[in-house]
Amino acid sequence: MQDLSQFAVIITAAGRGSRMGGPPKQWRDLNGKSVLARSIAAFAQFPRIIVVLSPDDMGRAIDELSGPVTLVAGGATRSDSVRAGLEVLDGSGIRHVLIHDGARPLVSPQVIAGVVSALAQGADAAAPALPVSDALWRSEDGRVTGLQSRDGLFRAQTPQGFSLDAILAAHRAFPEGAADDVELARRAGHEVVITAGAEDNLKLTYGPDFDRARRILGDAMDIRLGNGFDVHAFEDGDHVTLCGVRIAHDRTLKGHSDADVGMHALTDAIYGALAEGDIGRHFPPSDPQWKGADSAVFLAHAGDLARSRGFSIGNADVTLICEAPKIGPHAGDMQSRLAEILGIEAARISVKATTSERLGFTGRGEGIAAIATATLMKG
Ligand SMILES: Nc1ccn([C@@H]2O[C@H](COP(=O)(O)OP(=O)(O)OP(=O)(O)O)[C@@H](O)[C@H]2O)c(=O)n1
Ligand SMILES: C[C@](O)(CO)[C@H](O)COP(=O)(O)O
Repeated sequence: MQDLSQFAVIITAAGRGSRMGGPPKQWRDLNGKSVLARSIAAFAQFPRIIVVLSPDDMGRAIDELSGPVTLVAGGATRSDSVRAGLEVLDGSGIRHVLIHDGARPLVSPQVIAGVVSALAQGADAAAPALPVSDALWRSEDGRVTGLQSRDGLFRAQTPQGFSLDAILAAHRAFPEGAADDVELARRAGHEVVITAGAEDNLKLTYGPDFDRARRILGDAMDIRLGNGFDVHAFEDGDHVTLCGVRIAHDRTLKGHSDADVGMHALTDAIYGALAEGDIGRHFPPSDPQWKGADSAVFLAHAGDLARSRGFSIGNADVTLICEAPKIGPHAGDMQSRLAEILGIEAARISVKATTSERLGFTGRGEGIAAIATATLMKG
């Protein structure tokens, strides 16, 4: 990957989606994540991301968008919105800027890399496009009246990349704007290099585009399921730690770490979904540094490993099996703590408990068992 320290990204998302109709398309759900969140995530490796929004959407953006993005109020046209984003970068020392439609959530790393690489090699401007492959007709009143040559015709996409100084000067020189930034750069006399576009990098413009995007994501979706099971025996003590919550009890759980049986089962479920073995592989019990360790370290590691592989945690379900202590009064705190460690909403985590009807080792009060399931999603 190129050095991106000199790059910023502007994501335009201030439009109202009038051709699509209904609520603004960038805020709609696309297979479990908003269109805009997907567009932003595609540029996660860039150090500076500016998201241009309608002033009406600022409140929801603060609630719904995560990560280090700068929110800027856009204008009445796409060009006005881009200009607002560019003005924020003036004097920032940034050299190159990529300008991307928030309504193109399926842009691939390859398409982005093509633009970055053209700029890094010295181009003032570069943008992805696809050659027109269908025959082109002229028509009148629903009848074909002639053939239009497709030679040299391309379908424009984003991100469109520029030297920051060049595109800011072009916007200032032509405040009337244009359909896209390539047109303004050309008007200002810059040559624009065409890089490889992709069919999947569609702009959501009309209703059926959503169906197509869902199909593309469905094909690319990678869903993993993992399970985990753990048992710890009781020994003399005055508390147990379960799913990160300390509960006063007349026994404690025996273990090399803090013996948090619920968190261990969940950690193993995530490792299992990644085909990454279990806690013992990542944190060997023979290693003295994990003696008495807070099991949050293990769970956070499993969550980070999933994220580094491009997965998000869809949901997790933990069941604690014991006669005592009573779990119900603490289940909400456990849910919040697990969600906090994994960096996901609490609504994606369930913690529940059951007894084993006084049967077996849990029934005799010799220890606590836990089972957990986790789903991971990519795409
Ligand atoms: N005043 C505007 C208009 C558009 N955009 C953004 O520019 C991108 C491409 O525009 P388009 O598909 O035309 O979006 P809309 O303007 O929302 O759609 P429509 O033209 O159908 O109203 C979108 O991400 C849109 O949010 C913007 O930031 N500010
Ligand atoms: C920038 C763009 O996506 C290039 O294809 C396009 O110009 C955006 O708006 P449009 O109104 O749908 O042309």
